[in-house]
Amino acid sequence: MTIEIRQLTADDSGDFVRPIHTAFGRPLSPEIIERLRALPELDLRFGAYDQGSIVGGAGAFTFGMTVPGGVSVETAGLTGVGVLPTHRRRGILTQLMRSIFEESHRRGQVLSALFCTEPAIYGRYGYGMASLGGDMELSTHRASFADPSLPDARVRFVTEEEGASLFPPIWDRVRRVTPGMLTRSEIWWRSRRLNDPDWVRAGRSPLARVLLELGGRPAGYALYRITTGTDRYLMTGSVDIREAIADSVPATRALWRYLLDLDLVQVAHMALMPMDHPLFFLLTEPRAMRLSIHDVIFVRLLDVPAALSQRHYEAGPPLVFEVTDAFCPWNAGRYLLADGIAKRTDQAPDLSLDVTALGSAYLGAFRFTQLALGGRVVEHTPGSLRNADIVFSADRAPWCPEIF
Ligand SMILES: CC(=O)SCCNC(=O)CCNC(=O)[C@H](O)C(C)(C)COP(=O)(O)OP(=O)(O)OC[C@H]1O[C@@H](n2cnc3c(N)ncnc32)[C@H](O)[C@@H]1OP(=O)(O)O
Repeated sequence: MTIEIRQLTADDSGDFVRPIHTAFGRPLSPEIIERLRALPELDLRFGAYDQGSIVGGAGAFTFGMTVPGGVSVETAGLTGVGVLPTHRRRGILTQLMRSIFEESHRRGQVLSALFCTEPAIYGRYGYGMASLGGDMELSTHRASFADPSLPDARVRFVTEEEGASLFPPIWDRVRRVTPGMLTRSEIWWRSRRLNDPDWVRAGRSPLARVLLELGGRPAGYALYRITTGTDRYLMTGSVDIREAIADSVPATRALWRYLLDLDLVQVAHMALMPMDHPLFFLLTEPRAMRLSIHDVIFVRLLDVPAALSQRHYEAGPPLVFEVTDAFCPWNAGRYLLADGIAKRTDQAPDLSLDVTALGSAYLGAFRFTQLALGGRVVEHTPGSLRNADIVFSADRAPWCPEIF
């Protein structure tokens, strides 16, 4: 069997998504193909062909991802990975990953990130678990706030059109200070967040779009769906909060009070909440969130010194890292991190680790001490684990609120 790997264009979007849609058992409609074709972020697509027929696909969105310190680093967001069950375990994904990394590296992208179906797939390609998140199931009867006073806020429903102009500036204010958050084009906003055609709604309730204003200024927004239900005439509705973003502490309190006070709702669901979400301290009973924690985003440094040199570090002594990288051998070697810049060096290493562990530390979610406890980092110079923890610490937990 000879497999041909081809770089595809937007016009090949139908081919590109066929393998992943087959894996998920999802029908592929002309609307889905057109939506993918039009997304400017989706600018890298590869297909694997057997005798002219598509049997595998993988691509990448180009995003800016905020890293600690607030720089937005150009990132290849891996997506659409699928190989038909008729062709699995013959190395097709590995060929596709090589093509994607070579092209991303050629374009000067220093990071790649992904959400995955199964984490076991991606370690071999150098991705490390880079954030944790929680899925909430909060009984709104238990959602009292420690401080019940509320700012004088106004919440109003807005149209899709208004949302497209009012929500992105709020998102951008929060994105700039939150590691893991991604840039969005106008088309992304419209086709992936704000619109609500029947085929996206898929039998669920309509999407509510609300704007929160403080002192007449847009300060927060939420996207949610309500599901009502009854059990022997008792109302058992729920709210599924798709996105709730606010740009200050008062705006956060007011937005969450609104969402948790909705009538006919007993339970509030939200996925992918960051580990430092303000609700932990807004609520009198944080355990009522009944958060189930899981790995969220995975990060791969495509260019180790360039990626390391783009994030911010706290003050600390210089550190030498010895990095292994079986899949992208151009990264392997020793790096001196000093004054926020990483350069190749011959000095003896303070710490040794694989590029996957560096991906886990990069956004600040995991400390080197924790990685060492899990056997992912070796300390050669006593005290260097602790120094690395201090130097890599970040103010905010990484948060990527949307699966791509
Ligand atoms: C970012 C995203 O898009 S996430 C979506 C990922 N896609 C899916 O989960 C869809 C369903 N699965 C598939 O389509 C395929 O099974 C894929 C894409 C996961 C793997 O494709 P394949 O062509 O079979 O992978 P390939 O043959 O290149 O495997 C390479 C290695 O990964 C291993 N591997 C592949 N899939 C898995 C898996 N699901 N779990 C664990 N290991 C795996 C293989 O055993 C092989 O290991 P080896 O190098 O030690 O021999």
